[in-house]
Amino acid sequence: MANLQKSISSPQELLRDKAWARWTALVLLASAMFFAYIFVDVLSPLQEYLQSTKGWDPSAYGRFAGSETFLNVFVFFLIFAGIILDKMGVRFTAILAGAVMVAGGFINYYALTDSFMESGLKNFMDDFVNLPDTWWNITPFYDGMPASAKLSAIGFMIFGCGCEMSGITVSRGIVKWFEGKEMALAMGIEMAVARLGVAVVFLGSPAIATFRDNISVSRPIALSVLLLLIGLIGFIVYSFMDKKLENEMGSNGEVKDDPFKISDLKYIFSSKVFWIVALLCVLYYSAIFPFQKYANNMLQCNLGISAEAAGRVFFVFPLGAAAITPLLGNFLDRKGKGATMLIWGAILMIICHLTFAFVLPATRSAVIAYSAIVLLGISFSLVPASLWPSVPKLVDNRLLGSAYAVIFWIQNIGLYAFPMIIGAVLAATNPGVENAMDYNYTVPMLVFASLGGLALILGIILKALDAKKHYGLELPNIPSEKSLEAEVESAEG
Ligand SMILES: NCCCC[C@H](N)C(=O)NCC(=O)O
Repeated sequence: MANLQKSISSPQELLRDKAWARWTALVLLASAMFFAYIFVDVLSPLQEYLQSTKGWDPSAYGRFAGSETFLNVFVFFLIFAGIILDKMGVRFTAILAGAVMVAGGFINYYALTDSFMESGLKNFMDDFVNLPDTWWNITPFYDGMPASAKLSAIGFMIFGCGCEMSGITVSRGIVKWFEGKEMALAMGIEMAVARLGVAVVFLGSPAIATFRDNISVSRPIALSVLLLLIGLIGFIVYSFMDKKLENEMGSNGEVKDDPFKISDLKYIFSSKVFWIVALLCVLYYSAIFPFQKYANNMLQCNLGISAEAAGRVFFVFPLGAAAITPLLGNFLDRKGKGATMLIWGAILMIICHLTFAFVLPATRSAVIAYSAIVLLGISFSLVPASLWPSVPKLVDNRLLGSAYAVIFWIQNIGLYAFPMIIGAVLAATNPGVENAMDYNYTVPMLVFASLGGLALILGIILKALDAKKHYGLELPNIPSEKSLEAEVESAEG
């Protein structure tokens, strides 16, 4: 009775009201994303060793790299992931996503071991998983692809389902714990921690692969599967906290943002501004994540350095992005200029990719390489920090959940296609090149620069449309005291 009286007279303090509890929840969720992003790029600095030890030429590597998003794009797994999250909640979906990542990661690891090379499964892959290597074959497999690359692609596409599912689940989890509190900061930190995972990979993966001068591409991937397992354990621990919070909150425990609805598609697809943002997103990200898959080898070829040395140059890119993204998020919250930030992000990206295409091969200068990579890191902070928070200003609140799901799906099409396109372009523009240190990357870099050019045009159109239709893209998210006073004054007449 005393308890009942207490709960009526003063609102009950929930677990999420305790700072230690919500920041612990963030640590558990962000750690899983950190380990996931480590796995995404664990093989990216090892292109040279994959070619020399496993026979993966640029086409095989490109098909493998694109396979991550195959099921998300063609089997609509990303959309199903959204529906599972809505129906089953954060706890179940997080554990499922973590388990799917571990399963996919383990298959990818097994494909690169000696045991696989001696197994019947390898012969099966060689004999039966074959499709013609022509333009209409959009699968990650083709006749003549090394069996290890085929099985790796299967593992990576399963992992990719878990990874995108984790991405949307972690965002929902952060909303659940931080709504009405430090939500933007928590999201910025989560994204920065994920970028740190990529930085760790570019430093650590080549060092682990060449440990004691004994080259093994399966060694770093074994370690990253172990990290995925720790991430899964983190999700399980998180689920106990989530359950406790939900019990405290009663039936209102699950924070529901708008779920994906097929019927929403007609409103979304008929919006001109939605298409501008979705295309800008796919063009920009297609010149970033697929570029990461080739960046190490591009630096090796242009600077004549080892995979380890190239990793040490490239690691400043995700590190810089991790450091600057939360600051730019804060700038956007207070000062605005979202559309301008998108335009500058695209301009910086074009400058960097053109530098990699023409200036770096001509000068072979490490200073120029570092400078371009730092600029690209700034670009990769400007665009994510302004793009994602701009969506709610452009799309009706009711359609927001569906809009994000569709933007991710369209983005995944680019993330699927461009690693393969770049692999094919690299192979076609370097006929007869046997050594993975001898590729000329000018044409692939021009493809990435063109994507930046198209993103820039869309950024300019978006800014013009914003000036005409007053979406508020250039306005701050947190109104200043002055503007609040002005609003109060005008309301009072
Ligand atoms: N699997 C790695 C790519 C994740 C893409 C994800 N849909 C996304 O856009 N995340 C936001 C970001 O800026 O990383």
